[in-house]
Amino acid sequence: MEIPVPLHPYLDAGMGKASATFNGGTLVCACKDRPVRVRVSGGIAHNHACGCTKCWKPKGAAFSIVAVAPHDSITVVENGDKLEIVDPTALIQRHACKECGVHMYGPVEREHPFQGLDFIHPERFEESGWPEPGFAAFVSSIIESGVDPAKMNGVRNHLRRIGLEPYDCLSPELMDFVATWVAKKSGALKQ
Ligand SMILES: N[C@@H](CCC(=O)N[C@@H](CSCO)C(=O)NCC(=O)O)C(=O)O
Ligand SMILES: [Zn+2]
Ligand SMILES: [Zn+2]
Repeated sequence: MEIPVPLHPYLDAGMGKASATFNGGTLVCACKDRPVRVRVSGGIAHNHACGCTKCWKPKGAAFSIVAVAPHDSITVVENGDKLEIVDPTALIQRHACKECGVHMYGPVEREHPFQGLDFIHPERFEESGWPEPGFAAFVSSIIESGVDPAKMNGVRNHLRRIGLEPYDCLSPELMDFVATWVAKKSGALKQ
């Protein structure tokens, strides 16, 4: 199966095996010396491939693998002094390791449909068994990272072949969730 551009090592290798009993684990950065370790004390949700320029991806990958976990389930357990916020003005407060650049967790603190959730990269779990990504988000955004627009048909077809429906924003389910939150806040829908 020809891959038009390297999507992500995990996707290109055929993904992992999810375990029904996965209930969290420890995320580790890429440093050999004093790695940052972040404990996630429960399950994760909405795992997806993201083509946006903001999410951390391994070198050469067009997509990140990103999911959410409740903020209450996240604890920095080792070497938190190495963390810095990538962009304090962003919605997602991505905490990255200053040395290796891996994003360890990204809370959404401001009033928003995703408030109380932290964005994490499951591939950094020491443990296996985390849920596989369910869709591909912000696919057109990979052009912003330099992917040739002429390759986009091939990229979308390949994503479909591996079972990840491509969207240029989030999935319809998440977009509906966001719109419902906005409509309830404005009063267009009843609380
Ligand atoms: N075209 C832009 C899109 C960036 C973007 O909006 N990213 C989304 C998805 S991140 C995980 O799914 C987002 O919600 N960003 C909020 C934030 O970054 O704080 C680009 O590619 O840069
Ligand atoms: Zn590191
Ligand atoms: Zn993203």
